[in-house]
Amino acid sequence: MIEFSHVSKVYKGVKALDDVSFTVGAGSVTGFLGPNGAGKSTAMRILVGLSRPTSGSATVLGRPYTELDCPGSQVGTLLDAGAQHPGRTGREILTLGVMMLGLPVSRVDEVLDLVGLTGRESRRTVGGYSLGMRQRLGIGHALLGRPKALILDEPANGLDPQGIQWMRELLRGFSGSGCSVLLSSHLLHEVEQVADHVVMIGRGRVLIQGTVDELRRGRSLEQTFLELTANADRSTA
Ligand SMILES: Nc1ncnc2c1ncn2[C@@H]1O[C@H](COP(=O)(O)OP(=O)(O)OP(=O)(O)O)[C@@H](O)[C@H]1O
Repeated sequence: MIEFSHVSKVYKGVKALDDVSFTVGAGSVTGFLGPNGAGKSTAMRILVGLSRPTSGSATVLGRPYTELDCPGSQVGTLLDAGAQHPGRTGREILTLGVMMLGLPVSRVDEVLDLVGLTGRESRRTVGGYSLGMRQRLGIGHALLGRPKALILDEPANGLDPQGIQWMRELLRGFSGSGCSVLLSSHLLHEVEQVADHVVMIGRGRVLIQGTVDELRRGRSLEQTFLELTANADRSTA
């Protein structure tokens, strides 16, 4: 379970989040949608303790992230696939991850297999990886500890159609075993395929939330999104 309760965040006069509340239940994949600058990354950073809310609280698995026992193995995060060290190989990055989490080194090969990186690719330095390969590595890193919650910022960026299909099945399997997944994306069609719930934000405020079917209102999620975000822009202009 992931929960945002009345979270606001102000950066030097810029209100990045304004009274945001929503929950991601166990077994749910929740798509977190909003135009550029809506506040998605800010919310995810607050959730994993990288930024403090100005007011309100965010919890994962019932507690603030930083108060969990070994949060890295209970919660998998991918906030910026480009943040991996370009001079390390994929295998080295995963090996450091298992050492930090106190897991057996055999977990590295299991995860490489899970995310579809070959042994040869795993021995190449990340600086030479495509964006899709970095995303796969980042998702693998998030999965090392067999977490009960996953927080993924734009994980489908750079994935080819096969990669997107793979990720969809991975997340469905993950949520099917009772885990909570919060997933931000600009790919509305993709979110429609994988998420059961959607939270849309604009200018830091929750515009609408509900099941994918509720939000479609007989149309595509994209139409609902464009209409709501245009209205949010008008009301704050
Ligand atoms: N460290 C910061 N200092 C000042 N303002 C910030 C900071 N981080 C984010 N903001 C502002 O907060 C607002 C929300 O930004 P955020 O990055 O959370 O949006 P986003 O929905 O993730 O956008 P995108 O889809 O473009 O990644 C923006 O107005 C942004 O300029």
